[in-house]
Amino acid sequence: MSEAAALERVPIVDIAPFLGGSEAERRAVAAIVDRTNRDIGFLVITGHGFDLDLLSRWFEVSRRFFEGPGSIKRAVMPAAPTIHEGYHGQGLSGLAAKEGEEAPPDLREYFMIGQVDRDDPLFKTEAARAFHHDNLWPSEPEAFRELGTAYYRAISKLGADLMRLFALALELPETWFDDKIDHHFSIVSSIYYPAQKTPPLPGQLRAGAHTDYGSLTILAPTDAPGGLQVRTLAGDWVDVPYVPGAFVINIGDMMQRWTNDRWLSNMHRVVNPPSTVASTSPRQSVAFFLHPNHDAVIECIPTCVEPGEAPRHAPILAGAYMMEKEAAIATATARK
Ligand SMILES: O=C(O)CCC(=O)C(=O)O
Ligand SMILES: [Fe+2]
Repeated sequence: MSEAAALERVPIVDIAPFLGGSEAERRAVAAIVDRTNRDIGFLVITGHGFDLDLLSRWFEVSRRFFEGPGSIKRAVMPAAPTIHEGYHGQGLSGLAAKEGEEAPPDLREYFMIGQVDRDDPLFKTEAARAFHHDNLWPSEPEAFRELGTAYYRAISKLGADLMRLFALALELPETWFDDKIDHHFSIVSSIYYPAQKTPPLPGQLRAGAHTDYGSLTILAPTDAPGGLQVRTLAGDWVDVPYVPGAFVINIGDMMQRWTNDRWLSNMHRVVNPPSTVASTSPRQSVAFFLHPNHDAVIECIPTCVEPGEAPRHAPILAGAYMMEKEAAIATATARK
């Protein structure tokens, strides 16, 4: 942890000076990002230049899908539980199972989209196939596929910009991550938290406490009761502020490992709405989980270890790391 007291809330950072400012302005944003990622692992970004009209249309078409016929949703369920692409109804076990906790099912459903541009031969190798499945698209609403595809492309671009900001924050050449994310296996997850007509079970949340796995997550939240909370280093749960038009950025386990634990992949959860409004308060969010190339080596970044010190973690391929994590959850879930 840094010498100063650790952050107790999630900061709001305008990244416009990074995207279009002078060298000094860009470095100033990078310094804030380094501090934030060390202390709390979450930040809210404004000034990102993302097409907010696209975001609101994607929210709208997603809502119509989730509130639409169950038969349409079931028709796009993945063929195996290990496949991300497609519709996931309320599961048997919550996200907190990732942390080895007893976890009643999270009160949510979601639709996942994998890489939409897979013409490059790099996506067609034997090894790549395990991480890239065909996307499944529902027969309605009509614009779902078009908007989901457009959202995936646009948010991937912002993800690449943020990886450059991260590189700068880690005193690396700005393009350091570029060739590690040029055939990434990222996922867009459009998430729907239904209104709660019956009270949750004891310990049941909209999303149980967990960390994300990838390098970074870009979350578009909505302003509905029952939202996102993050755990401070002091152990308190604090609300992630909702700022209209802003994204929430957090780092995942791979980035923590890449940075030799300099940055924190932090625990977060989505709480239930207050019981007085629960029966009329659905919530939506859209997450983009930036998973690097499946064959990117996640090994201690040279600027993250003191000369003469040994890195804390052995090198591992991003894809193998993800498989390990997912196998661990499958085992934890099967034990229940
Ligand atoms: O919906 C949210 O606000 C957060 C969701 C989340 O943390 C996740 O899906 O990993
Ligand atoms: Fe998460």
